[in-house]
Amino acid sequence: MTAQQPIAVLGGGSFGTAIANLLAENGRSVRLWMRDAAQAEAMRSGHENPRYLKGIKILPGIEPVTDLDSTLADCSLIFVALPSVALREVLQPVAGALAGKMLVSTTKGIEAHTFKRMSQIIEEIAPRARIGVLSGPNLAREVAEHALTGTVIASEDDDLCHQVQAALHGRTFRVYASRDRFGVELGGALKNVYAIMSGLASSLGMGENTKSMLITRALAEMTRFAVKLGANPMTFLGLAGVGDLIVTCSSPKSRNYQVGFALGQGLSLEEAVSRLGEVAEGVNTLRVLKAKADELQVYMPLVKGLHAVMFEGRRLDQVIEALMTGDPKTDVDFISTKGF
Ligand SMILES: NC(=O)c1ccc[n+]([C@@H]2O[C@H](COP(=O)([O-])OP(=O)(O)OC[C@H]3O[C@@H](n4cnc5c(N)ncnc54)[C@H](O)[C@@H]3O)[C@@H](O)[C@H]2O)c1
Ligand SMILES: O=P(O)(O)OC[C@H](O)CO
Repeated sequence: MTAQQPIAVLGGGSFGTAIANLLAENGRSVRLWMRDAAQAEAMRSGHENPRYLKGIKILPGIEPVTDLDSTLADCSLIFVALPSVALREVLQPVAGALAGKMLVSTTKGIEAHTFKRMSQIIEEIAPRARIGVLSGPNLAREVAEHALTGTVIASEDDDLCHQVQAALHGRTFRVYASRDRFGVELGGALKNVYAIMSGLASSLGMGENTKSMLITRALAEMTRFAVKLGANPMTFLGLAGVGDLIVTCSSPKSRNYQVGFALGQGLSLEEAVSRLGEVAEGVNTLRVLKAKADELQVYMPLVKGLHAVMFEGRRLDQVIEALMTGDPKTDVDFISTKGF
């Protein structure tokens, strides 16, 4: 990759726009690809993404585009910021153009029915691509407003990690490298489920003790699940694990948290999602995670309880009662303590 080569960002939503701005701030020219020509034109003329990131100025180095073929032909570093339901549909038809490219997924979801992670899908579509995952506590609006932020680029490909660090590192955005793509990607997807739960707890006026218990037991539960799949539990102690869990479970800016909050106010799931008007990956992740946990027989009482409330018509007070009166358990049971 030469210094002059543009970088592609696929997806004109809030995170794609925030990443594009970071790249442009670092002097890179950016092709921000979106499917909607009217949106691209609105962004070109108004220098803003009014639907997804209102009030944030889009820098001149960013060109909103709709021609995917030429975007891929011109760029070798490509950030994928599409919702999980759209990733396969967008990339499959251009599979031939992805060989040898560096594809970095920022998508925090899991495919329905297959339980595939997004970078696995990319690998399947483009076996000769170089693949990475960017994940961490990265609320798009805060990134765009220059809140001091850390993230993780995870890949077995060290050169890819270095190139992403060089492209994104800035005065307000620090990029840490990891070789654990699996754990980093799993952490980013799983935490969305617990953010829905935290939003729900918050809307019901639950106390700070309760919120802290929820987040900590969520970490235990998601780590237990990941370990069962063969992940390294240490990754869950990093930015892409506990870091992202904390921000998404604590912030009303999180869309997953907002869905939970709306449910607690009495909205139906359909009403909550439609009022949001943006992606809340945790809704689908909850469905596939519950099915996978049942299949693997992993103990996940929070997932089971939230699934019962959201999809099985159970009353929240009954679920809370069952959670609180369940058999006593051990605190940190998900990391081997052999040798301590
Ligand atoms: N927003 C954040 O704070 C944030 C931070 C980190 C990661 N992410 C992840 O990034 C992914 C994208 O989220 P977002 O926040 O940018 O979503 P968003 O709801 O803000 O925007 C989604 C974008 O995808 C586009 N889109 C939807 N279906 C499409 C299709 N079939 N083809 C092409 N484009 C399509 C929409 O038009 C829109 O531009 C999600 O997986 C999310 O979890 C989001
Ligand atoms: O707004 P959410 O809930 O999709 O969360 C955004 C990011 O994943 C936070 O790191």
